[in-house]
Amino acid sequence: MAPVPSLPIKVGHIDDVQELRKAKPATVPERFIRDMADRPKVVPNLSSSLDIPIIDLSKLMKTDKDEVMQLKTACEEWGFFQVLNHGIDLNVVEDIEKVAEDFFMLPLQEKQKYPMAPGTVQGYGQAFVFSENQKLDWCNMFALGVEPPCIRNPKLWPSKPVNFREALEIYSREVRKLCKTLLKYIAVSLGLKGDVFEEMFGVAVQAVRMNYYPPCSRPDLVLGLSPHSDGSALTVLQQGKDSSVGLQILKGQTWVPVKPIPNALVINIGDTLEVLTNGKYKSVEHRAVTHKERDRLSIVTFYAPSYEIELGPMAELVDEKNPCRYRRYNHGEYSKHYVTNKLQGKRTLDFAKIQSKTSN
Ligand SMILES: COC(=O)C(/C=C/C1=C(C)CCCC1(C)C)=C/O[C@H]1C=C(C)C(=O)O1
Ligand SMILES: O=C(O)CCC(=O)C(=O)O
Ligand SMILES: [Fe+2]
Repeated sequence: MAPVPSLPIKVGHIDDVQELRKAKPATVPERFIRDMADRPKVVPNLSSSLDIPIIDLSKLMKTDKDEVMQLKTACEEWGFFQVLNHGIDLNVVEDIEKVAEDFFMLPLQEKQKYPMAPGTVQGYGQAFVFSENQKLDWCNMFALGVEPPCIRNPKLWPSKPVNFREALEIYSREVRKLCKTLLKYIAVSLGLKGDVFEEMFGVAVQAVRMNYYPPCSRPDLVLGLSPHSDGSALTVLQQGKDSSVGLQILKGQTWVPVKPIPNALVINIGDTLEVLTNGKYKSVEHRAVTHKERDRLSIVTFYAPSYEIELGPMAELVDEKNPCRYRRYNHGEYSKHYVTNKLQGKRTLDFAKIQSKTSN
């Protein structure tokens, strides 16, 4: 079942943050100002002793045991890692970044030819806004369904820049291969057969979201992107080459910044893998913050099972010590649930959680 909005919803006026920045660079409208508890702490530099793990895919592909162990630790303890030697040609990575940047730099009128209707997730605008009093993110988004063809809305694939469609097709093909490869080694790291996810997923759903965060005069008051975990199985995130730091992940009580590494891609475990692994590998809450002078671009691919698939914790990962923590459900229903709720940290996954007496 494909996600569709059911009721017409009133979201009020949503300022386009790039236009706001152009017209009134010092202004932050009330709707973007977060409650005290949700505001980010602005740290002057990145001298953090905590860095998300780095995985070398070329070593994984030789089934290097140490690298498989590193992958296991990364998935268990972080839910995030950066992948080096990912095998995607640098030109492909550069081309998608260029077309994404060129798209966001088009006049508003041109971008608005591809509007994201309220309550939907494809097109240009702000997703996950469902009420007039909901706080807004300091971000412009452009999101498209890519695979399978039935989730595509060709009217939303832009004609400008002229090479956008071609660059996205090529990039998506490569990222799809990468996701399959990573899922193979994730399975191996769990002691499972390498093709278990590929076999289970059917024709996987793949979508792309491009996020553009212009500079903000008050990065201490706003969020670029609200805290959330991803509904996918796996997410591949490319940070723009000249982008400022912005992605942060929640480790314990601390928001840890993810330092951009040249030519690396950031990978994170989504809600679907958390469920399938019975919580052994977790989808970790993350958010984006903004910068006073610098902008930021991210290109994010969500890779998930077919909507037809029924899923729940895999039998191999459930035993007396690890009782079943999630119910079985249909992935199409979860997708619908995900896209019809605001981003709300890890709360979206309550959809599938079995509340035990001891869990909080
Ligand atoms: C703005 O969109 C998202 O953040 C998002 C949605 C992705 C999708 C599309 C853009 C087209 C239709 C399919 C899909 C819902 C995947 C996040 O994707 C996550 C959420 C779920 C569920 C998922 O599988 O990926
Ligand atoms: O821009 C970023 O780094 C975060 C993007 C993200 O988490 C998402 O699009 O789901
Ligand atoms: Fe995300």
